[in-house]
Amino acid sequence: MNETPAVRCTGLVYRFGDRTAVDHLDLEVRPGEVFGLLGPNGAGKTTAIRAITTLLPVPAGMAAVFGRDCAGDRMAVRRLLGYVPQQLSADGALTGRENVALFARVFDVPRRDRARRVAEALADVDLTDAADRLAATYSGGMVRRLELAQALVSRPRLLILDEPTIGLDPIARTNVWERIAAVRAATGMTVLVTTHYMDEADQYCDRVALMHRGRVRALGTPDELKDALGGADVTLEDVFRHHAGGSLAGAADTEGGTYRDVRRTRNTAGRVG
Ligand SMILES: Nc1ncnc2c1ncn2[C@@H]1O[C@H](COP(=O)(O)OP(=O)(O)OP(=O)(O)O)[C@@H](O)[C@H]1O
Repeated sequence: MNETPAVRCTGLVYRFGDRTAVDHLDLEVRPGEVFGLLGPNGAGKTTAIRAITTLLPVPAGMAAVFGRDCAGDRMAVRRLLGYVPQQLSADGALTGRENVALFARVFDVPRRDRARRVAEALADVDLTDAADRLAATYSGGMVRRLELAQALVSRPRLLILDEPTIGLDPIARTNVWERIAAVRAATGMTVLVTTHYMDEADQYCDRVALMHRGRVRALGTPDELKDALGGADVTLEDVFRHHAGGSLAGAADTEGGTYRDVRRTRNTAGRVG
């Protein structure tokens, strides 16, 4: 394929002191695909994503978005991106519409288009009826969809979502994924998503990378990865266990996870749940 990749990382390294969070990561996300970055707490997913979004520097190796260098051409990269972080990014004291309008201003949506684009983004995530209520009154699933609208209002070519369904009940999770799928089908945008939930990755991602200790251990479509392991009833979790040498649930205890990882995950789940 000769198309410029939506994301390309080559030999990306990021260290926090003596802890290597991202360890010579090579990764390529194709234009238009939904790409899942999977792995346990502490695998390095968020750190890699923060380098791609230009929120962290790229001290070693290379990261690029649609051919724009994440270190050298940060503003150009930011203009191509929508980002939904793990941490809460909506303000409970504002209405849904005000929250999205704020992002429209920050991301330079032309003034004359703003009201329409805000309304469209809210409609895209099924929040039209609740648009003029304070976000503080929203359920966890609605907050997540509002954050999605905030990221979509600038019409990004690449949408990056860090654990978009953490702390949500199954119905709210399905709603979030269905909204993402619908926007992607309508616009052709590329989606890069991190998740711990293998079942969601299996269902909604075109390709996945299993990340463990800062590196990609396996890459392919969910079916390719399961088929490669052989046997009926193989799940993505089995694939992960095979490549990472431990279960997803146990990996945070025995591998890279730390108190900080757990605290952050729970804080996030508590706020949006
Ligand atoms: N600000 C920081 N200071 C120190 N260490 C950090 C910091 N951020 C991440 N780390 C460490 O880097 C490693 C990778 O963390 P990262 O958050 O990228 O993993 P993750 O796969 O996104 O995990 P999670 O699923 O919890 O989001 C972990 O060992 C973590 O403890």
